[in-house]
Order: sequence, then C-alpha cells, then structure tokens
Amino acid sequence: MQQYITAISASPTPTSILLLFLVVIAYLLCRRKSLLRGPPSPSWLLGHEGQIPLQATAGVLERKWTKEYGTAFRLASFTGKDAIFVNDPKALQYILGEKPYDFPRGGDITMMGTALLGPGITTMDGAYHQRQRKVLNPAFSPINSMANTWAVLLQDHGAKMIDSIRAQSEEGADHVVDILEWTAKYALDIVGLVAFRHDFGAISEPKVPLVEALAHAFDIAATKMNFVDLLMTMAAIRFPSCIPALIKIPTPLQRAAREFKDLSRRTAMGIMQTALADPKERTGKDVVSSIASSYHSTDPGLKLSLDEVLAQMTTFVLAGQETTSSTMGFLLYELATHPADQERARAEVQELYGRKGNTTLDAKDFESLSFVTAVAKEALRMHPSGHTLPRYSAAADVIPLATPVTLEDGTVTKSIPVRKGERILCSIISYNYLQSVWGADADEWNPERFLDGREINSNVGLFGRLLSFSAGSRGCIAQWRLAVLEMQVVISLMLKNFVIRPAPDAKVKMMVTHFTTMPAVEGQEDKGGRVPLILESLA
Ligand code: HEM
Repeated sequence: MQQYITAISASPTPTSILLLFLVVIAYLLCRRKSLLRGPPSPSWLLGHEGQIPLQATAGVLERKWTKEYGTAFRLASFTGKDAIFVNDPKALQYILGEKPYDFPRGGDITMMGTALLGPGITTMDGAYHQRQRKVLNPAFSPINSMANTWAVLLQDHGAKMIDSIRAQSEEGADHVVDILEWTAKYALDIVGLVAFRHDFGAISEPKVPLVEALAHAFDIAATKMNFVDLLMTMAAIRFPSCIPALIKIPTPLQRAAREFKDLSRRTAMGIMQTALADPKERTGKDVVSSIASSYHSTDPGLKLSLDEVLAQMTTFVLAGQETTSSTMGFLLYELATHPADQERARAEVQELYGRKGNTTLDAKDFESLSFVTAVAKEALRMHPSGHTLPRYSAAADVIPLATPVTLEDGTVTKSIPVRKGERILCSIISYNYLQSVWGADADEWNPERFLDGREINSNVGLFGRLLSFSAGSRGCIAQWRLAVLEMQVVISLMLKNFVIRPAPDAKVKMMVTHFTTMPAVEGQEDKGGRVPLILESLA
C-alpha cells in the first residue's frame, strides 16, 4: 500500500483528471455523516480504508476501534464518504447470511473479479450468482459421496508433498524449510485435481505458467499500482455500473489482469473441451460434470454460457489456493510454537493410524480427530485468510445488532438504519477475536476452547461459528467438507512424519494485503509470504 503514497505524486494524465473529477463529485454528493460514532479520519482521500492495509499486523486497528466504539461504528471510506464497520454477530448474520443479495459485494471487489476472472461465481451477483451456485453446489454438498474420493486424493498427493519436503529438509544441515512454498503448491494441485481432474504439477514442476501470470498480476497490485488504479478503485466503489468501462483503461494492473485472464481462459478451454463434448460427462457429480451438464442444459435456470464455464476454473484457483495455503502455513507455525498442542495432536493422529493400520484413511476417520479439528478451527479463527468483506446496501434497510451501540447524539440503539448505496465493511478478523463471542481469552491461541463445552455466543458462520468461510449462500462453497478435510489431512501427515519447530529468528506475523492476510517473517516482509520451520524427520 506504499503505492498509495508514491502514486499520488505521479504526474496527472487526462484519465486521472477525469477520474479525480468523478471522485470529487462523489465526495460532494455523498458526504452526509452517519449517525454512528467512529474514529476521526486520517485522510480525506484515503480515509481509514487506506490506513487498514498499512498496519503492521492484521486486525490490530480494528480490535482497538471495537474496544472504543463497540461492534458497529463509522469509518471513513475513500474520498471522505462514511462506511459502516461491523463485527456484531447478529448484524453479520443479517448481511451475509440472511440477505446476501440485498448487500452485494463492493464495487472494488467486483472490478477486480471482472478484470481477473470474468463472469465466475465470485464475481457475479443476484440471479446470475444464484444460477451458478445452484449448478456448483451439488459438487461440494456434505452428502455428496465425493468426500472419500477427496480423502484418497488428498493423502496420495500429500505423500508426494511429504517426500519433497523431507528431501528439502535433509538437504540443509539446519533442516529449515519454508512450509508456505509447499502448502501453496499442494493447495493449487488439490484445486486442480478435485475440481477439474487436472494436475497443475505444482509439487513436481518448478514453474506453472498460470501461477506465474497470477503472481505477476498480484505483484503489480502490491507494488506498482498507480494513481489511476487508485482512482479507478474509488470510482468502482461509488459507481459500480461503470466497472465494464473502467477495466478498459490500460493501466499496468489492468494489462496484467487481462494477460492472466487470457491465459486462464486458454488453460480452461484445454481442460474443459473434452468434457463439454462428451455426453457421458453430463451425469457425474463433480465440478467438471456439473459445469458440462449446465453448459448443455436447456433450462435457463441452470444454463451456463461458455464465458461462465471458462471463468470458473480461475475463480476456483484464486478462491481455493491462497486461502487454504496461508491458513495451513499459520496453523503449522502455531503448532511449532505450541509444542504441547503439537504433541497432543500427534498422539491423536498416531492413535488413529495405530488402530487403523498404516493405510489410506477415509473422510470419517479424519473427522474423528477432535483435537486436530480444534487446532484447525483455532487457526482459522486467529488467522482468517480474508480480513474484511466489503458490501454495499442495494436498498435502505435496518440492520439488527446483538449488542447495543451508542450513537453520536448519545442514544443507545440495537439496530442501525442504512441508506441505499452505503458501504459496509464486514470485519471477519475482528469478529473472530470478539471477547463477547469467544471469551476473555479471545486474543490467545487455545484450541481447547472448541472442546471445553463453553458457550459461543453467536450463530453466524458456516463452520465452528467462525466467519473465516463467511456465511450464507455466498459463503465459501468448499468450506468444511473440502477445505477442512484438506487441513485435517495435512496436519495428520505432517505430524506423522515430522517434529516441527520454529526456525530461529523467524517470528511469523499476520501481514495485511488489501483484503487478505498472509504469513510473513517479521522484519522480512519485503520477501513476501514465508513460514520457515525446522522439520526433523520421525521416520
Ligand atoms: C481455508 C480455506 C478457505 C477459506 C478460509 C475460504 C474462505 C472463503 C470466503 C471468506 C469466501 C467468501 C468471499 C466473499 O464473500 O467475498 C469464500 C468463497 C468461495 N470459496 Fe473459499 N475458502 C477456502 C477454501 C476454498 C477452496 C479449497 C475452494 C475451492 C476448491 C474455495 C472456493 C470458494 C468459492 C468458489 C467461493 C465463492 C462462493 C460464492 O461466491 O458463492 N474456497 N471462501
């Protein structure tokens, strides 16, 4: 986000002048103050939204503001307009769980989705989204018999990852391995194999072109975004209907996004064309079959266009890789720094393998690992891969609250009225740390909280009352069945094969990017995401 500061000094172009004009108009039209209290804005142009990604550790500011103003307050969005910040469980359940189509995604997210992915499930809203979700949901349904197929695949591919990690840890005398490199490769291959029956080869190949193109687009977003990109983001938030025109402006970021989108379309075409042509494919239950049958469907409520078909592959890669990979990176670091929990989890895994024999386990076996699952939940709670979900109100509404808040005029209220078009920042990270939900030890690592029978005062979330997978019909499609199974398998294989310790002088912190978090070594953030661990082989 340093680019915000350098970008502002860049010389003006006709496009930036026009966009700035639009943004100033938006500021003048929209600067009515919300009734909520909130911290003073640090800058009229960037507001708190520019400040959040600049903080050293994710969630610190949001938790400080929550202590001061409660679970719903006013923040300054870009161009001085107010945004409503919420982490109240009842409000989040209302916005994300009950009325997802009345509170669509913010224009900034939609613009990025349109530019990078095209009309895939994460980009679309309303009836378009509903139709795509209807097509794709069955492939991830909890009653879908795919779970055991996934368990086999996760273990087979996991064994390859363990061999590669062991070889790398034995190469150096200090046994240090950057585990994030491997969780990233594994998560990518698993999305390809589970959803598209395609092996990207990340565990075995040094470079995967699609990933290189995505990394290039992200690198530009993180370091080379210019003033025009920043103004485009602001314009997209204020004028979402201008997004198709905005993404045609040829900034370096938009060019990199287009390169990625073209390559991903070609890759998706190569993978999907046989399935789309084969009538036998239309009866299966996995993602490829669901997409193929909807492509040929004559029912408008199920029909997917070729553009929509091709957009799904990159959508799944983007939605399923970094999320899973960074959660597992944080999780293994937490086990390295909490050796008693590591021993307890290992004992549970060894007991299971002892009872079942050294064989491939099924999904139910992994579900039976209660402490391992509690560890996975605690990692998801403390290190959600997305820290904020931006939304806006499609119509005027009243959002209910579990805990009352005090307004500017001193009135105490249990609901907040919103006008049409208000920006709402749903804060996953600060909800996941609320003491009113998780107890007085909410700031501490404690997987036992999920086993000690304490009451968790919330109904929001898809898994373990956590918001890490969001909620409702726009929540993570893969959540507990696939994503959690993946975590359970990786923990089990890692603990069965290695003793894990933190690398010396490598304290891992939760770095913030625009809307996501990433594990990085304190003081070495410029090297990007890393989790160096000492891995001593047990075999
Ligand atoms: C620990 C792992 C994961 C986490 C924490 C996670 C989290 C999330 C969150 C918070 C959302 C909602 C985003 C929003 O509303 O803007 C989401 C949506 C989604 N996730 Fe995940 N995810 C994970 C793994 C996966 C995997 C493995 C896949 C695919 C194989 C996947 C596919 C998706 C898709 C397709 C959506 C869009 C759903 C929709 O818009 O209807 N996720 N995920």
